[in-house]
Amino acid sequence: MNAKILETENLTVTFDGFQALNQLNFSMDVGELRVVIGPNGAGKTTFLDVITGKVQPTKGRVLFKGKNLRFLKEHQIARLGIGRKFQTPRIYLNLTPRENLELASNRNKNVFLTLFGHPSNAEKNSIKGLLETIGLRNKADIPAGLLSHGEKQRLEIGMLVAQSPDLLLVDEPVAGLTDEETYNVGELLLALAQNHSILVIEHDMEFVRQIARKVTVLHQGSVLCEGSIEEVQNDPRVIEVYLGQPQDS
Ligand SMILES: Nc1ncnc2c1ncn2[C@@H]1O[C@H](COP(=O)(O)OP(=O)(O)OP(=O)(O)O)[C@@H](O)[C@H]1O
Repeated sequence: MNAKILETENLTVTFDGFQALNQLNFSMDVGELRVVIGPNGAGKTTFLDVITGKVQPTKGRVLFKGKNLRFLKEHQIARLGIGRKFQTPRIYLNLTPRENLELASNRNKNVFLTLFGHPSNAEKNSIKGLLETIGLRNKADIPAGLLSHGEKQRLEIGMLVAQSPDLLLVDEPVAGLTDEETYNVGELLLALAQNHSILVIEHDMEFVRQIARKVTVLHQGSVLCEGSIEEVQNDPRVIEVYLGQPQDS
């Protein structure tokens, strides 16, 4: 049996009597790339919020590599090895992609040291490799503000990887991207999945088909079903909850 990177047990989150998560039981293996989908309001963002400690569970628990995250603060959970990429890029637009990655790769350093300090050779090599992986080698030294939306998304995924988390949480990485940019982000996640555990939340079904191995469908705060993309797409329960639901909002 594979070791589990993430498990939730009867995870329940209640906001003013409304159950955003309802007895959610979930688990993923070390090294897995998992995609979580679900109609609007299914609880996907709340699920990530509770894993990262932004929201505390009302009931149940989250285990990261077997450790109960209850009562830990967001920064403590991040330090344990859970990194999150939000929907909107949060990069320094005046710095170059290389500088953004250097900053992310050593969070003990401040911006001043990153700009004027001397990164070690090992650090430089890993930044170089990362720039290659995210497809920004040719744009490594221009201000990040000049990058396209898709390039900014890839840079931020690179910044997440630079922090070396054990688990990457990626929230709707292709919202607002062109088809080509979406494809490129998908290829990047597939490349990273070779040596990372990644949990992706996404609405865009074309993108889900490109990257998904195992898909979890959330509905009303619980797991509705799990399986390959073909299995979940043909599941009558999934068809029913998606009927009449816009899938791209
Ligand atoms: N802080 C909050 N207070 C009250 N209700 C909330 C809060 N956060 C989320 N909710 C409600 O919980 C439910 C689940 O929300 P959540 O954002 O997790 O769903 P989602 O699956 O991410 O939806 P979407 O796909 O629209 O982003 C929604 O009905 C939402 O209105």
